[in-house]
Amino acid sequence: MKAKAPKLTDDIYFVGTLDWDRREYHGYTLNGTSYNAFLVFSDDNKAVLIDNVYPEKMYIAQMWGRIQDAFEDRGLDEVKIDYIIQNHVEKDHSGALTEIHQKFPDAPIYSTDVAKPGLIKHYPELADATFITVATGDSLELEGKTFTFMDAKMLHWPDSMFTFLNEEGILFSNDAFGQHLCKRERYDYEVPESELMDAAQKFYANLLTPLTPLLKNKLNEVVEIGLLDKIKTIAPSHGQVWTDPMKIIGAYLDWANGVCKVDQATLIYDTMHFSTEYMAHAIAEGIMSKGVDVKMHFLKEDERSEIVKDVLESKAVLMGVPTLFNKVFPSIADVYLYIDELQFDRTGLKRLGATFGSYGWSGNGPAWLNGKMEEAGFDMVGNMEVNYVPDDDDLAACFDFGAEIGEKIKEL
Ligand SMILES: Cc1cc2nc3c(=O)[nH]c(=O)nc-3n(C[C@H](O)[C@H](O)[C@H](O)COP(=O)(O)O)c2cc1C
Repeated sequence: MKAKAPKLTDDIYFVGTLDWDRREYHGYTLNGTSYNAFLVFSDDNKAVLIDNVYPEKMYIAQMWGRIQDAFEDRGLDEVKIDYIIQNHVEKDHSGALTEIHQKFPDAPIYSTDVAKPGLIKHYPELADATFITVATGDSLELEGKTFTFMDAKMLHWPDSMFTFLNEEGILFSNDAFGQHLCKRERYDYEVPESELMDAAQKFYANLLTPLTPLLKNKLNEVVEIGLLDKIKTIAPSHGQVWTDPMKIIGAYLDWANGVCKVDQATLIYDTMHFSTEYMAHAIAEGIMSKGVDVKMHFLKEDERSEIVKDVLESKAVLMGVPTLFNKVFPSIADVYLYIDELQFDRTGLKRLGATFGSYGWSGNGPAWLNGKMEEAGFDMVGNMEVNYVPDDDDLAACFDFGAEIGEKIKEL
């Protein structure tokens, strides 16, 4: 497939794949994404391929088209990859490895020692490949291009690493600092800022929240070894390339330290006969009466990866659900479990929590959920249950319940 390879610098080309059609990726809703791969040429035209793409024929064909275009642009007749850097095992960044290895069997694969068995497990054809396993501080030195590796264990898999291209000041960070965006443009400044940061926030919330302490340690290490001052560009493996590294590093520090830029609550609710939904709207009015923003998520329409993006920037999370068989309407359980797994309290902010819902005779659904939220690390400040359909007095109480929580959010 013919495809152009956009140039990042004189010697660096984008050779990844634009996946226009992806709407879901292991649980996250998307509107397309990109699998970013980069081809770097040394001064004597040795070619280094950093990461690759999802293992589908059409994705690999798009990448291959860009690789051919890069060689042509450079005036080189023979397409030959001399070195492969594999920053991460996961299939969206390694799926073309077998094909590349078969075309260029002499090209060694640079990866962490943890990545090597993982890659061979995914692609048994690589068993005969030459792996060079590297750790923090190791380098690949070519004419005018020095690649220094940095272990990035659990950011976001045990095998992950970063590659720093010294001469150009580019950090190839793989998934870290990524965004699921699919654009013709390659840079941060070419996309509306709100769209870019929204995508980065969603990526952090879903992939990095529970890894926050490790991320903080890694950022400290980057400062301590003097790397921060040298980074001019961050090229992640999804989405736009950051030409303003401090914009995304600053945002990561905020998310990692529980900084919420506005007073905001996220309300998550479902209903069978609309009573809990009615309560949610009244509670939202109470919260807003205190000048606090609300993000509303109705589970018949919204899904978890979008919801947790808002939780990341919220000081309080309220969950509303009707009682069903003494427990809860089950859609909330999916979201509750996901929020529990993400361990938002690791961001250094113990968020306020509250529950509410309608019941018929025994009640207990919201109270049950309240206990679960407490176990998940929320500072529970209330539970409100209304019998069957809320009347005017119930709705007034819901408003007051919301207003009280709004006050508490402002005090945080
Ligand atoms: C299948 C089913 C099981 C229910 N189980 C309980 C229950 O165990 N305890 C209770 O108090 N109400 C129970 N209810 C009643 C609902 O909680 C009640 O109708 C409530 O008002 C529904 O709120 P909603 O309008 O937000 O869906 C049950 C309702 C249904 C349909």
